[in-house]
Amino acid sequence: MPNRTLLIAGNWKMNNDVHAAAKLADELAQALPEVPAGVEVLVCPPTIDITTVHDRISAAPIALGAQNVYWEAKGAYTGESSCDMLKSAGCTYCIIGHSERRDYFHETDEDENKKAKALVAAGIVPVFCCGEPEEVREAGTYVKHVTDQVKAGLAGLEISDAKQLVVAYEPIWAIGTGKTATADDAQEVCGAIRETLKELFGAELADGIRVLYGGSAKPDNIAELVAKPDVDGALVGGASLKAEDFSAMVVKAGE
Ligand SMILES: O=C[C@H](O)COP(=O)(O)O
Repeated sequence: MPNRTLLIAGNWKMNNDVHAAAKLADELAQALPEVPAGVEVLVCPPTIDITTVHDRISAAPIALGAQNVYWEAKGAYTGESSCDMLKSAGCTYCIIGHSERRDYFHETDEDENKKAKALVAAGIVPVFCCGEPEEVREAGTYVKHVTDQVKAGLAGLEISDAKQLVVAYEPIWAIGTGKTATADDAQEVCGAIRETLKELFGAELADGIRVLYGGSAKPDNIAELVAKPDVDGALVGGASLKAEDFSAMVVKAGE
């Protein structure tokens, strides 16, 4: 099996004002003065907290990411942040295509495709999210639904190194619900995503691209998830807001 570094990524979503963000970042830096070999750690705070968190974690082995980006370089786009702005604030990753962006802000596959291309061009790693709603899971067409999202969102993306891209499979019915997909469910779809990545980028690159699972991942289930051959870590929502839980996940992933 290719030697992929696991990625445990925290998505703080719209939680934590600058004071709470500073406190959580300090707690994480204290809890994770080092991380286990073979594991990488990432936190993605709200945009307004990025600079604060950057300053607090800069001495710790914790990477910084954003939760959103706009693909244009600059100009009259009220409320948006460009790739260069994120980069100048210390971000090396950016989540795109999260189901909450797609559902609440009507983002399309085309939008995610533009974001992915702009991020890679700027040297920021997109964490491209995909996943099916409950009715698609029940209809049994979830693998096609997810792989179609991957094909549309990453079409024409040019990467020369597997480290330039991360994909996160997040079944929508498992997000914030406590209903975790089983490790076998996660492997089934993450494996299918890897096959799609092979079609898009070739086998060698696809073998090195990290494919994460997200959806009620927590200290109790992380070991089982990352034991699966195509699950290379987790995109963690709720459990990333408690330093104790998040750091426990990092440790357990490395065991
Ligand atoms: O981006 C993270 C996911 O949406 C998972 O959230 P959750 O761990 O709270 O279920």
